Amino acid sequence: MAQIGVIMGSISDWTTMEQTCLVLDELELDYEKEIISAHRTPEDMFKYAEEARGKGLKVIIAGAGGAAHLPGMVAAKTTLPVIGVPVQSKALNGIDSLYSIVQMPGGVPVATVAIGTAGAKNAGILAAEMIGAFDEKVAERLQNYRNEMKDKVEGMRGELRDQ
Ligand SMILES: Nc1c(C(=O)O)ncn1[C@@H]1O[C@H](COP(=O)(O)O)[C@@H](O)[C@H]1O
Repeated sequence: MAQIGVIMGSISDWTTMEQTCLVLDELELDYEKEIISAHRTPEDMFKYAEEARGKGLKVIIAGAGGAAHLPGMVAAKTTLPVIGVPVQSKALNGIDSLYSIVQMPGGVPVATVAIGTAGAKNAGILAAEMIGAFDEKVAERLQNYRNEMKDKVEGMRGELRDQ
């Protein structure tokens, strides 16, 4: 059963949000993915947020670009933690997305990651860490993920020495 909901405002966000899904796959976490827009499908957005906890989700990751109201509006309708991913927009390079997501009023937080693919990847890891706080098996997989990163840096050091 899905513990994480990955939603995005448009199919054009998928190249970014795919990074979230790839890391969730790597960490063997169950998730569902859907396109939902606060602007274009407001009723669906409210329904999704209202039903999220009841269907077993523990965290929602919401990616959107431009006037990125989706993460904040979902956060307004659920007490599940919401992680916002600012998608890099064409006109303003994602600064608009970042500011729209991060500047929430007090009382309704959205945990905001960096703009673009690195942020999307971190959103997946952050969601895993939230679940891993209560699930030792997930925490163990996260530790292995960290160890693999460390090994990669060791490899880079060797590579640099050979230059
Ligand atoms: N920011 C939002 C919301 C929302 O916040 O509800 N719905 C769609 N969008 C964003 O519009 C951008 C352009 O969308 P299109 O490529 O479909 O025109 C996307 O980055 C999407 O996340």
